[in-house]
Amino acid sequence: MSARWVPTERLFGMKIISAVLCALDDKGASVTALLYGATVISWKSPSEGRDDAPPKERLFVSSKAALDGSKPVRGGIPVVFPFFGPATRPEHSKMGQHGFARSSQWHYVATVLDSDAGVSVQLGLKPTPEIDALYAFPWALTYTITLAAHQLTTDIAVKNTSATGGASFDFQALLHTYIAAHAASVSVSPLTGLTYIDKVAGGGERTESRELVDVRSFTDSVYKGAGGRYSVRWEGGGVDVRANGFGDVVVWNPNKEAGSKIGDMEDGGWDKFVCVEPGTASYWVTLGAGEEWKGQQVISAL
Ligand SMILES: O=P(O)(O)OC[C@H]1O[C@@H](O)[C@H](O)[C@@H](O)[C@@H]1O
Repeated sequence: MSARWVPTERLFGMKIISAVLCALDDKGASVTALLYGATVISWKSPSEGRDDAPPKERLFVSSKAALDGSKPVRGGIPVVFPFFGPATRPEHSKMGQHGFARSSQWHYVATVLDSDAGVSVQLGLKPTPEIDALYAFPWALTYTITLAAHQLTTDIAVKNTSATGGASFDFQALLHTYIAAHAASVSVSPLTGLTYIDKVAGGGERTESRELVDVRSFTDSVYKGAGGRYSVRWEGGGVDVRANGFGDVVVWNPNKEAGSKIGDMEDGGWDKFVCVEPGTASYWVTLGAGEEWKGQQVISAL
């Protein structure tokens, strides 16, 4: 068990900015997160009940992803805040898609757990003059990354830091998790019966009739009122995802159709992942003065 810094080391053959590495040395599990965007860029874990087998990388990161803080990472777990997708409200109009959290430099707060059961580190982000120029609200973010033998948990807390009587604000938050998977055989369930926004078809709403949702064609679906427990399976592997506090889940895979137009997506990268993204994507959370909101994702390696 340990949490340690890996400043400007080379990972994936690329020079990265400050990162924090947590490892459960005796179990072979590890997680690496950049301070840039608080982006988890690697999670290695043995399969449950297979501790004798070597740990596997569970997240996809494009070999063309920038890991030097010049742009959001194409892969891992980018943190989306204060809005999902392109800006639709005037107060977000100065920011790029998915907001500033994934492209800001966070700071290390504390190691809140370091035991045989797991390692947990907390990162924080607060307003800076640069962010204030884009988004002037009294917000603060805390992101907690917890590694256990077969599990990765990421918790996001959004706080309204204004005193009683101060301003409230609306936000959306989402964990844009790129699960390393054999996309051609991926299924995500249970989503049957849920209403989803089909962004590929222009944003109309549909009802999901499939028991197992695949991503064999370009998929960009926002499932509303999702249950918070998802089985993600593919030939030879799978993960279980539990989400708390997030009322939606987005399933995204650009396929060749859209993936080949993404500059930092490696060729064929779309065959290697499925994004399952717990979030508040179709609705806004309003946070009054002094209030706090929390969202959590727990991913178990099978
Ligand atoms: O290219 P970005 O900004 O990282 O976004 C990737 C995708 O993120 C998904 O969450 C969205 O639903 C998609 O519409 C979007 O294309």
